[in-house]
Amino acid sequence: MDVGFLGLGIMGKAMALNLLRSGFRVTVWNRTLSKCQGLVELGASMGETPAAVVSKSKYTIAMLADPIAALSVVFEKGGVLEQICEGKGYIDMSTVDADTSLKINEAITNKGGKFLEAPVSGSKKPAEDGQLIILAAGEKELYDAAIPAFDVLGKKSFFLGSVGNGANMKLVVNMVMGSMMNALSEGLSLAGSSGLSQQTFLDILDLGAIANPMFKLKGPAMIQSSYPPAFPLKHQQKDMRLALALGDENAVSMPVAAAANEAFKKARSLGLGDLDFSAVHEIVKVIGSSGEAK
Ligand SMILES: NC(=O)C1=CN([C@@H]2O[C@H](COP(=O)(O)OP(=O)(O)OC[C@H]3O[C@@H](n4cnc5c(N)ncnc54)[C@H](OP(=O)(O)O)[C@@H]3O)[C@@H](O)[C@H]2O)C=CC1
Ligand SMILES: O=CC(=O)O
Repeated sequence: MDVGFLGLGIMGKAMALNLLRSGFRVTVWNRTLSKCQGLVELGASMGETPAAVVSKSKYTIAMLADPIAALSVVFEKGGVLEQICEGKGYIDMSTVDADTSLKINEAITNKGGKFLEAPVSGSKKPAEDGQLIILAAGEKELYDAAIPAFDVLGKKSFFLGSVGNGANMKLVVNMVMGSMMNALSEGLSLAGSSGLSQQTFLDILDLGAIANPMFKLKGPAMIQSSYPPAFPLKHQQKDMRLALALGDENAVSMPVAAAANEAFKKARSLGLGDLDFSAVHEIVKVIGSSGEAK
């Protein structure tokens, strides 16, 4: 099957590679075109623009940074809209808000194409291992057609109904994740400041009711102040911002998420946006010691 892939960042590169390895004929595009080279060497074709990719592909998948990127790849010169038409599908797997997704849906369907939003839960390693959780919504026919690709990319896919539900579900999930990361950071800092072993604290967490893969994976690296980017902090802050906007719309009070968002914003302002989102720990450490990092 011919599949297009737009956006070869941390996630997109791993996902496009899995499709290629599984026998899909993949045409790739990335804003920084040089990043296509590695996949081209492994057998992918390259399109010079998103439109060129869509013209060659029955289905085109996008995995882009944020709403600005998702909109620009569709609407700008050389964008998806120039070539999308009846018989073609566009699947946006980026994490964006429902409004962004609805705008893209309207434009694609006005041209006769089919649209599916399909953000994913799971980070760099699940993307590499084809173990993502796919939160799809939109055109059911396109969802059914995309199942062979989703089976390569993920361990489970959900069809959540109309466009917007996938985006919103992803934001709710990541809002919880961002708050939990802040709680873990505070716990590590409090344990350390109280003279307790941070590793023993993690071991105890891991045996109890609040054990989870994220604490287990990120905790030991956080103790070492090591934050190689799997899920960039700037994207987690974007997700908190969009989730808080969803809370505003629905008059849902979310003081915990709002505080977490402030910590991620502070981390961004200190230049930590390209590190892993666990780098928010640096902020908690600073706050915890009255200005002096411990
Ligand atoms: N990393 C993770 O663990 C997860 C990420 N996500 C979500 O997936 C999406 C991608 O994440 P990730 O791969 O980590 O992000 P990266 O920052 O690694 O990659 C972002 C991609 O978006 C492209 N891009 C950025 N701005 C624009 C623009 N204005 N126009 C066109 N392309 C643009 C980048 O191109 P260029 O190379 O030229 O900069 C790059 O291909 C995000 O929405 C993120 O929230 C979801 C689940 C997990
Ligand atoms: O969006 C990030 C993730 O880990 O899921």
